[in-house]
Amino acid sequence: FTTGSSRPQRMLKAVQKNATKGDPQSVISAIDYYCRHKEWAMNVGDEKGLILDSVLTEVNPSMALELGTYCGYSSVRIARLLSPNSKLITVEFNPAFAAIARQIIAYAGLQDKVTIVEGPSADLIPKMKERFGLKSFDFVFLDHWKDRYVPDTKLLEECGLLKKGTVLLADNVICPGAPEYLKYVRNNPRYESRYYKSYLEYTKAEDGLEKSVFLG
Ligand SMILES: Nc1ncnc2c1ncn2[C@@H]1O[C@H](Cn2cc(CNC(=O)c3cc([N+](=O)[O-])cc(O)c3O)nn2)[C@@H](O)[C@H]1O
Ligand SMILES: [Mg+2]
Repeated sequence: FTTGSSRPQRMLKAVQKNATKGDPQSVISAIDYYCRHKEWAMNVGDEKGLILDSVLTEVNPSMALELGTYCGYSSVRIARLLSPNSKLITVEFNPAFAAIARQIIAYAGLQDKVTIVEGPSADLIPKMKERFGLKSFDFVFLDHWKDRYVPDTKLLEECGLLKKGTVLLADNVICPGAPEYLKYVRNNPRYESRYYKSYLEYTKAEDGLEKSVFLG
């Protein structure tokens, strides 16, 4: 029953119809197929997704953070590559989107590795240590509102949630663009930054990911 449905609800339907329960790769492929051929959506997508995969494999994080869950596409991409006792915490502001993401992550069979926290990143970041008893994150994926990239990075620093070697990976630094963030991490002695050129999801427009290693 799709009239009056939202794009995330239609994406969930496409997963339930075309993916295999408990098979994360089939969930990723079902979403990429749907968004490329039926209805565009702001998932990191398959091309930038391969860069995300390779950075994740290199970092092999024990504790990962994602800002901006949306429908859970990148949560599935990240969680499927985590080693057994590693966890992903993903922050989502919009309860309707969080509800869809929870179902997509569960369909992939990754619910035990992913914790979705609902609310604005600015409020949730300062509560991370006490809520999850964690010391710091090894990996942070930024994919939420682009004007929150800098303030939330500064907040992560101030809350002692970054340690020497923590890797920040930011989506959309070209399109829609995060110019302030690029300035911040590229001219900052506390970060070693590198740009991975790619394409805006499901399009031929340029976009890319910025990888920044926190030097402590
Ligand atoms: N401060 C925040 N705290 C928690 N959740 C947030 C916050 N800002 C946005 N979100 C959530 O991220 C999700 C997805 N989202 C991401 C953005 C920002 N990203 C983009 O706008 C975007 C836009 C394009 N695009 O226009 O081509 C492509 C992309 O890959 C993008 O990430 N806006 N909503 C939404 O569910 C929203 O509630
Ligand atoms: Mg994005």
